[in-house]
Amino acid sequence: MAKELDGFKLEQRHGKARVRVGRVWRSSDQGGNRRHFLVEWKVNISLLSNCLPSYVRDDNSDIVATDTMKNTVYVKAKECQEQLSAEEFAILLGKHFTSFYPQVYTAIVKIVEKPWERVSVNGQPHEHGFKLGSEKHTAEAIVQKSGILQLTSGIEGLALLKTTQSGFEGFIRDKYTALPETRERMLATEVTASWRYSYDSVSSIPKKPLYLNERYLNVKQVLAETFFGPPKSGVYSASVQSTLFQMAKAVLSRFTDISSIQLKMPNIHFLPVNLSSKDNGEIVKFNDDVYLPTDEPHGSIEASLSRFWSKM
Ligand SMILES: O=c1[nH]c(=O)c2[nH]c(=O)[nH]c2[nH]1
Repeated sequence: MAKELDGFKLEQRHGKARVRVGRVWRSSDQGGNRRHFLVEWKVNISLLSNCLPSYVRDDNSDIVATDTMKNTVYVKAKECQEQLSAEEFAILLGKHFTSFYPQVYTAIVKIVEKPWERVSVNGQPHEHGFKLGSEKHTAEAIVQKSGILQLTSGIEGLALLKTTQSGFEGFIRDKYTALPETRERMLATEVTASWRYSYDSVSSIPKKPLYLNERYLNVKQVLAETFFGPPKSGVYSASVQSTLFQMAKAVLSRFTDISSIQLKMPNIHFLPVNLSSKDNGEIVKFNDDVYLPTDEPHGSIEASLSRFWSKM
């Protein structure tokens, strides 16, 4: 909410960034298994609150200290007796800040989960051993005092590559164009995705435990499968743009509780290697085999797709 002050407009928020927390849950069953479950989260909290006197009158009496916000993350993590998703923890914190403090009208809580994965030893899942995977699960909950919720989940750093079934033809050619047309190239990207759920209140989210973790895994699978196509034949990509659109459409078609999705897909180039020297002529002639991988510069392609009746 913007406030007019002496002819100026002030918009403000305050919070705590990069609060890191690890939480372990221990289970034991009749069979003597003592399996541990672990999450590591980086939490960003931002509160929209009525605390103007702190800005204009040196009066901090309406300020929730950011140090208190940090402590709250640890207290709430301790209070969660059952494993929960990053989305659920973000909502839980958002609900806490907006209901506990009269001054706070909106809480924006973002979480990035570190991809710790259970290891297998001799083909058997380890009870308490984890290794770091690659892509990260992200979640953002914007919670209003009224209970209205905006919930977004995402993936960061999903690196995908295929060695064929990709081309790029028919683009504008002019006096600045050097790129040859091709129907045979590598396609590599690092997908950043975020999708908005249509749940608009805390109470409308399905109660099934870890439902949103399952959703995250399903969306990731649909994105990857659409990128690659069937295992034997693959699927031809006419451009990153076209593949991005197919991936976004597949997610919206498959999951009716997702109202929009944004995808960022850099085109990470693998350049053909051709080498020749003045004396010896051709040293290496490219035959879809030796590449120079580069990430600078890279193409940057991003789009979002939403349903016509989306609330976004
Ligand atoms: O899939 C692509 N999209 C582009 O927009 C583009 N531009 C370019 O140089 N190569 C590619 N590839």
